[in-house]
Amino acid sequence: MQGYFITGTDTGVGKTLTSCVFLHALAQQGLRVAGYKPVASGCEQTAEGLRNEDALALIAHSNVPLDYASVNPYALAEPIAPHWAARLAGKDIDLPFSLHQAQALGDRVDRLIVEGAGGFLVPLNERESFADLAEALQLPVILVVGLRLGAINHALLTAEAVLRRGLTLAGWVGNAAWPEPIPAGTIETLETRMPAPRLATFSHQYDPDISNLAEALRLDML
Ligand SMILES: Nc1ncnc2c1ncn2[C@@H]1O[C@H](COP(=O)(O)OP(=O)(O)OP(=O)(O)O)[C@@H](O)[C@H]1O
Ligand SMILES: C[C@H](N)[C@H](N)CCCCCC(=O)O
Ligand SMILES: [Mg+2]
Repeated sequence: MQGYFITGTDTGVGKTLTSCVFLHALAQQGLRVAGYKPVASGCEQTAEGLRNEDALALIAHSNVPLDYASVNPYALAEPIAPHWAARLAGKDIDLPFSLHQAQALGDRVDRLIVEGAGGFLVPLNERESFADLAEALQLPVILVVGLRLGAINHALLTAEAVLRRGLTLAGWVGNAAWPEPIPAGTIETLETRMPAPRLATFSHQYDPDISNLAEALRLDML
């Protein structure tokens, strides 16, 4: 299986946006691509069952036919930490099952884009976290850095956690998820201290255009 595990410095920093940009950019290279959201907390009840907007966005930017459950096997109603949302739903998130589903999807495509939930150490269940899933997947990690004050510390902590597990930090993406100006020195400092290349910087946009953003993504640096 080839692909990337997309993590972030926090929830709401632009992991889904960046995952869609990766899917688009890789598809433009003629590759078969699929997104995978193993666990989604915060779902709408629909006639077809619980649906999460991240998983639906990943499906929309994939270029192979995908059924919802294969992209998002754990769809949890509550918009809270996934292990707690699972507990409230009377479910237990099983890492080997999540891994097996990833492999099944990964076998169908050239690149699988796996989006975590929240940051790298967010728990999956009472024992394990998304970091354990990333480790089991053995995919290179991309870190999405939400460009606000505090990002330097969050980014460096996450990079350290990724490397400590023996995983490859393939690159990072700076994303201005909020309308406030990017604090002076944030990008420059991360440029010198992050142990991986910056693949893109996305400015804050009224209505982000995935294909425009994909043009700015330096896949050649991976
Ligand atoms: N560069 C940007 N310009 C404008 N809006 C943005 C930008 N990046 C992200 N957003 C918006 O910010 C919100 C959070 O982004 P996104 O959903 O990608 O975060 P996330 O890291 O995937 O969050 P989660 O942890 O919930 O999965 C979304 O509404 C998204 O459209
Ligand atoms: C609901 C939200 N949008 C995400 N899907 C889950 C974020 C979990 C964060 C947990 C934490 O670090 O406190
Ligand atoms: Mg998301």
